[in-house]
Amino acid sequence: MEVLKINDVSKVYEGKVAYTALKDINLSVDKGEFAAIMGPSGSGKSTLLNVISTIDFPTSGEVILNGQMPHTLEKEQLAKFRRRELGFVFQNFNLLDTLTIGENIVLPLTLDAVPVDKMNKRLKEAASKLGIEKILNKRTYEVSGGQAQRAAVARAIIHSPSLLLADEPTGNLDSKAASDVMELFETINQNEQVTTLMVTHDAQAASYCHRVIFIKDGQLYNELHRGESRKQFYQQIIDVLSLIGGAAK
Ligand SMILES: Nc1ncnc2c1ncn2[C@@H]1O[C@H](COP(=O)(O)OP(=O)(O)OP(=O)(O)O)[C@@H](O)[C@H]1O
Repeated sequence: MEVLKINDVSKVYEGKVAYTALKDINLSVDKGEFAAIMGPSGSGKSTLLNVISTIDFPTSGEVILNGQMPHTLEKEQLAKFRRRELGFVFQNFNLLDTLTIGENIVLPLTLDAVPVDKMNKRLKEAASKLGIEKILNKRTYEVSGGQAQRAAVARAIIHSPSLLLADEPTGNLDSKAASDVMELFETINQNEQVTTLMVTHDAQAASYCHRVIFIKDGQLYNELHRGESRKQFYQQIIDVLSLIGGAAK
């Protein structure tokens, strides 16, 4: 079953000179898939992620997410759709310093006015999945980097989103921390069947995915599917990047 379907999506940035950032993109992501989008700088990755996350609108074409077309919704409905159907993990994890870890994690539920007892139940479940039950009352500056990452992932999945989106989740991390985060995504994807789509420059990070979609100059270039070996997949990713000029790591 498809969670995300993109039909002929193009995005033109209007300006003194109009710029076509995405051209006729067709893409679908199945339920439970773990996929990455890669491509050289300026190839349109962020534009595509912004269109999928409904932060931006396509100039033409359709985005169908969990059977709905979010870009056709009114502003309030769209905000609700985004809160309910999508989870986000950002490069710097974006936890709020004024809240405890627990308060950060339940934020998507708070915004959606979920009753407190239900919220606490969900918090317990998410915290136990990610092994962070003991730090829920701590502040963000009292926990380790790894714990903060786990909290950010817990927040992104607490409302069981249809699609988890991650933007350069390993961008600011050293290679050990980066593999920890990717293992976390892998576990969440396997155990909870959370459909995950991330944008990354990092071939090591991408090698944890089932599929890597490459874009170049706003168009789909090709895609790779992972076989048995992650090492081999990593090498295949590096090979494509060296052809199209993505920053290899
Ligand atoms: N708001 C905007 N107005 C005009 N042009 C834009 C705008 N945003 C992005 N672009 C252009 O669209 C192209 C694609 O940008 P995008 O940010 O999607 O690339 P990217 O693949 O995410 O790059 P990077 O890896 O460097 O983050 C670039 O050439 C960029 O200059």
